[in-house]
Amino acid sequence: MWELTKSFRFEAAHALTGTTFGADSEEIHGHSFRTEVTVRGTPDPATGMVVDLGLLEHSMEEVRRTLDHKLLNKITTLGPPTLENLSRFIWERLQHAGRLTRVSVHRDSCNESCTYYGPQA
Ligand SMILES: Nc1nc2c(c(=O)[nH]1)N=C([C@H](O)[C@H](O)COP(=O)(O)OP(=O)(O)OP(=O)(O)O)CN2
Ligand SMILES: [Zn+2]
Repeated sequence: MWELTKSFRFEAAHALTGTTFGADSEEIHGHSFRTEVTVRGTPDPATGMVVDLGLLEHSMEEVRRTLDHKLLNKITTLGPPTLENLSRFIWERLQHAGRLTRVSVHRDSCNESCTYYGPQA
């Protein structure tokens, strides 16, 4: 079994209520996010690939464009713009790209990250 991981970055704004971080979190402000997407499988003997990283990149670029330089609160299908919801949102948009193992969203400036392993069976 092999796992293949590819990353992308995006910059986005959000406002988050109900945290202990207080008033500053409730104002619209920006973060840099780094996302790691991991797919699992066995390489096709003919190609030597679990999945063509170019195809994965194409799908990741589509989801990156929906998030980069956006106000996350305006994306209604995201819900409250937390790391948890971002990782689920990205997973749902990349399901077709391969056998996903996990999607991790990192907010390095805050030393925070969240990993989604898909819906529970
Ligand atoms: N379970 C979660 N809890 C919290 C989340 C989350 O996504 N899931 N997010 C937050 C805050 O948004 C996060 O901690 C960042 O805080 P914020 O005030 O937005 O950022 P800083 O000013 O501290 O960060 P800089 O990027 O360094 O300016 C809280 N809880
Ligand atoms: Zn924030």
